Amino acid sequence: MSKYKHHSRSRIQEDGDGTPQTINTIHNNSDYGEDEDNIGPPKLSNFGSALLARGNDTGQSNFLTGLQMAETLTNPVDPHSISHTIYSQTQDSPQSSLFAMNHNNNVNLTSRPLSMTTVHDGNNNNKEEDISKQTGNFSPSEKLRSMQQHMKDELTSRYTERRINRLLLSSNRMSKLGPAKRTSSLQSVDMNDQFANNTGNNHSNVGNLTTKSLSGTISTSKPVLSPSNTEAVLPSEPLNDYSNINFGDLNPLQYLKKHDLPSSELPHISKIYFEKRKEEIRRTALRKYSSSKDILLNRTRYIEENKNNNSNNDIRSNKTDRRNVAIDKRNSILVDRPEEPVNKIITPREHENVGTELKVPVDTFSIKNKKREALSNISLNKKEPEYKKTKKVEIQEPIKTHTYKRNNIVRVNDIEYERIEMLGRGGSSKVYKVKGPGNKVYALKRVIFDEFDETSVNGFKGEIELLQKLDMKDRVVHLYDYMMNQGLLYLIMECGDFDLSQILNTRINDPFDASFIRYYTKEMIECIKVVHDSGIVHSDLKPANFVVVKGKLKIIDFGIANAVPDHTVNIYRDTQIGTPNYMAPEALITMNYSDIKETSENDPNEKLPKNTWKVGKPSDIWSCGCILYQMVYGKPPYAGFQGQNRLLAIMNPDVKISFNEKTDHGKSIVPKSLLELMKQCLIRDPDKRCTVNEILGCPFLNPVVVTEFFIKDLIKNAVTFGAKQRYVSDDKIEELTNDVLSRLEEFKM
Ligand SMILES: Nc1ncnc2c1ncn2[C@@H]1O[C@H](COP(=O)(O)OP(=O)(O)OP(=O)(O)O)[C@@H](O)[C@H]1O
Repeated sequence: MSKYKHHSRSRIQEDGDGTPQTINTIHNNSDYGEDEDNIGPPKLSNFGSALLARGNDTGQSNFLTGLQMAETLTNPVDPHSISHTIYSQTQDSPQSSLFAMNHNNNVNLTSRPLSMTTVHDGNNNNKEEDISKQTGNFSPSEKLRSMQQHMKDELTSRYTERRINRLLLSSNRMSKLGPAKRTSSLQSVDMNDQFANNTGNNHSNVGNLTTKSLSGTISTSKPVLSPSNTEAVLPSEPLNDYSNINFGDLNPLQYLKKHDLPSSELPHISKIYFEKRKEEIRRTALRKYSSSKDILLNRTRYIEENKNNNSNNDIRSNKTDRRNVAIDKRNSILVDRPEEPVNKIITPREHENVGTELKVPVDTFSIKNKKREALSNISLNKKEPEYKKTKKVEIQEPIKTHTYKRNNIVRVNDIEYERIEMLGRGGSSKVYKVKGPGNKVYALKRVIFDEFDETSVNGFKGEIELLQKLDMKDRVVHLYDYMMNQGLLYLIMECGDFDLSQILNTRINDPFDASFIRYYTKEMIECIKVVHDSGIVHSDLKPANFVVVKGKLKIIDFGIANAVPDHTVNIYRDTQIGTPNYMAPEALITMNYSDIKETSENDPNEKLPKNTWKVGKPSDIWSCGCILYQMVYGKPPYAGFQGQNRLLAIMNPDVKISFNEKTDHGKSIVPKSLLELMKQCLIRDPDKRCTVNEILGCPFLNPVVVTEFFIKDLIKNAVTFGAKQRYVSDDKIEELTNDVLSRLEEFKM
């Protein structure tokens, strides 16, 4: 307390009707609030002010004796009582500002009667009261006043009692403790023990505190004030037996307030409260411990069994042993193991680390099963209380993901393929990206056909045969499996990333790029070469029938492809099929019987059907020329014609294809070598068209790269040559050109 240096001053003034009022004026360094929850001592009352003032002045104990407290606060508005009490107790402390004020104010303190219930110490004689008691002569007004005073005293004594106890408790508090620690502060004071310890030692400092209990009886108890640590201990005798108290959600203070108990009971109640809490915590911990102990026991037993079973495996069993004796101080749990003489410490995670051998112990299963049973026994149809009805959760049948998944599954020859996405669709087919065994990705082509239509059945069979024939070729999409069943054909193929038509579409607005055209033309011709070299005419080449597989262009769809008989160039069709934009004129123009004589295999007497179309390898070159044309100009040669007109234009030799030297609206110049290649591919006469080998060797696909140095050298040589020889024949120029080209070859540029 000495650290709270207060200079307090109490003045007792009279109000209008002559009743003296106590005014507190506190001057201290820190401003303490009235709220109990504030840190530090509570705001001082007149009693506190006096107390502190005295303590400071005398340098002795900061506390008044119990009697002083009681009498000061018993009737704070009764100057008579105060004056008597204070005066009598402060005879040897004249410096006290409070007492000085009392004296100086010179109030007529004897003008008012004393309370009948006012308690005095033995030295305090109230003559007037004694006389009245002795004579028993009370006037009616005196009786009334006495009754009033009695009631007032009754109330005041309750108030006083609380104030005293609160003050004592708060003085016991460490000033640094905040509200959250208040309970523990109280808890830490074991009132009975403190009292027992202090009564003997501190008698010299103990005064008699007389307080009035709620029941109205006067009880005298002994607060213990310790001079050394200024701890105050409250009376140890509880008013009631609180051992069976039920706190519910209340804390001791709330309980006290709710039941309107005196604050002197707080320590007793607190003690019971904390004892009960301790017991509760202990029980909860025990419950937790015993359940985890059960589980651990089960696990331990299992480990032991497991260890015995695997005794042949030395390394593992040793490992288990080592782990069992390992002690992890932080995570270990003491386990009683019935089969072992001593308690053993086993880490909680220990059993989980035994490895794949660990099976779940039977007991654990039974625990889980019991839980499941218990859950299943909960009736969902149980009648619910009214308030819950509105919130009723409807239990819905789960969506059958199984069925949904089955829709995505296709079985081809007992192998399941899961559909991922659609890659494209053709005239009669759909092609999907699917996931097969080992999560490998395939293209699944699903064709619906009329199983009674012999032509189509044969057509599909032909496609399968051709794909099988070309199976090992690097430029043809690989056929893994197929299944033909009840009008459905499934082909499981190598999956491409995208087809050439998609690539061209994405580049439709891009500027002319000779390198791009060169690269894809070469890729395309490589594919066609493979097919042609195998004696097959594809006869339906178009950008959509080339797919990029891992960066390489590959050819697909041999639906109308035909194997060309050996030693022949063309095949003859009785149907006009293909994609008009890319169809060669000969595939559209009906052949005459005489035209067919060219083939050595054909019997000249053979009767051919009326409409026959000749399709051969050059037809594929024409298609290839159309794709090349589309890459340069953005669309195939006859795309400007619509419908039937397109076919007529293709067939009509008078409808010439235009090869503009400039493209992109005149911005880019088409290399001559490229122009030349297109022209060679789109010659009407199939016999005059270039072959795949010629295309592969053409200047456009094999450009010559020269350096500046090479050109300078060339010019210099030409000038020198011209100076010597004015006339140069064509043969000489040819010779010189070949010489230059051969040198370029040497340079290998
Ligand atoms: N193996 C594959 N990898 C990636 N995509 C493919 C594959 N096979 C086909 N496709 C895609 O599916 C589309 C249609 O395939 P395909 O040309 O084989 O069907 P179609 O019925 O023969 O068509 P059409 O007869 O009209 O030419 C192709 O253009 C291509 O985009």
